[in-house]
Amino acid sequence: MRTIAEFEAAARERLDPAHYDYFAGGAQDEITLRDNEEAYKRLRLVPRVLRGSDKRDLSVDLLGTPSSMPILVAPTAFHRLAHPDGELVTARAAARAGTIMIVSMASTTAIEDIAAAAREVAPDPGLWFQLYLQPDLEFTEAIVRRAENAGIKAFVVTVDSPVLGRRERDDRNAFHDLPSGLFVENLRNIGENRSGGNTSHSIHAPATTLNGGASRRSHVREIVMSAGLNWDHIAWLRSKTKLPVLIKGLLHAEDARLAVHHGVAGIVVSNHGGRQLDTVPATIDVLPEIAAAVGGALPVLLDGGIRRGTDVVKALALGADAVGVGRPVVWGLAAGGREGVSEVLEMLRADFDQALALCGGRHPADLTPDQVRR
Ligand SMILES: Cc1cc2nc3c(=O)[nH]c(=O)nc-3n(C[C@H](O)[C@H](O)[C@H](O)COP(=O)(O)O)c2cc1C
Ligand SMILES: O=C(O)C(=O)c1ccccc1
Repeated sequence: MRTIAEFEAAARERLDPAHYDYFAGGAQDEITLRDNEEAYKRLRLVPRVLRGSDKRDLSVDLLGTPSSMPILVAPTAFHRLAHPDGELVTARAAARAGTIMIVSMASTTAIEDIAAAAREVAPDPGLWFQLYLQPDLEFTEAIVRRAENAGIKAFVVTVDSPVLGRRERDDRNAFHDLPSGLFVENLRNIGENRSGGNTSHSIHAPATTLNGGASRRSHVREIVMSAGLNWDHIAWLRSKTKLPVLIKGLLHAEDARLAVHHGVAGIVVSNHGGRQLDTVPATIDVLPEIAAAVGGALPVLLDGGIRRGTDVVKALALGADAVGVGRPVVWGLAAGGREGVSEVLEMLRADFDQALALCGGRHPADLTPDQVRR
């Protein structure tokens, strides 16, 4: 296969239509979903000449985690809907590519097993862990400890989901629960100690209430979206871990300034792949103002709509230190398992390398904003 679009077509043929819709879909009219990709098509690249090199170095270091390229695996839920071995396969492919995988808290494989699979391939894999902070902070802390013990290197707190976006495809398909046998494994066995019905957002850990110890089914509804989250909760998490804490899902320059002010380690400019608030801007369109607001104070990552090497070049030129890919990885997984994910990542690497060369760059950091125009 030659393009991400071909992988998507192959994945679509293999997937249950409701599961394809879950992966592919966005919120409401899917205006932002489409715009994430369309926005790149509106931008033009202006190459520099006579300053390239036969040897290019695509590697980057992100908050102490080395990555062989500035293209990361964005956190996406439920990989076992796409392939029987789910996240184990994705983790091996990411480790083989030498890139960072941001594991979703809503993975259908336990973080310990994901880390073990990555270690089969690379001794020190770059795994980060995405968190939805739960109203019960003691419960959240237990997940944090689990992920730390598994050897993850950073936490990425998703902040664009005070409530879940309305995905009309899922409503139409009545897709609201995982099929039997699949679970949100990172919440299993922690749920037994969860204090029932606590929806306050105290930044102090509430007392644990044991609730019987019956094994809890951990499906999608067990992840609570927390509309009451604020910067104090980010400070709380920072106080609970020595690992870098990034926040994912901001689009406003003022929030980027606040992120710097509150001492987060990095930010991910994201609209959740158009799955949360519809009609927000494409991420690439807000990147310049966010990069300006941050002024190099911390690493800026971006995701949403990256399908080509030229998309990566545009994002890096406009101020991103790295990009994430969500759906393309899922399409590789569904279409071809580990080989499929590897092919997707290597296709993006080769495409980015070629576009970088054509732009006169040797290293991701060589790309500059004057090389992109509307
Ligand atoms: C099927 C699916 C599941 C996702 N699950 C999560 C998740 O569990 N946590 C999260 O922070 N973001 C999640 N996202 C958002 C991605 O991390 C990322 O922001 C988005 O997919 C990037 O856009 P792209 O798919 O166009 O590359 C999900 C996205 C998709 C498509
Ligand atoms: O589907 C998603 O985009 C997502 O982020 C999510 C949220 C809760 C449970 C599973 C996935």
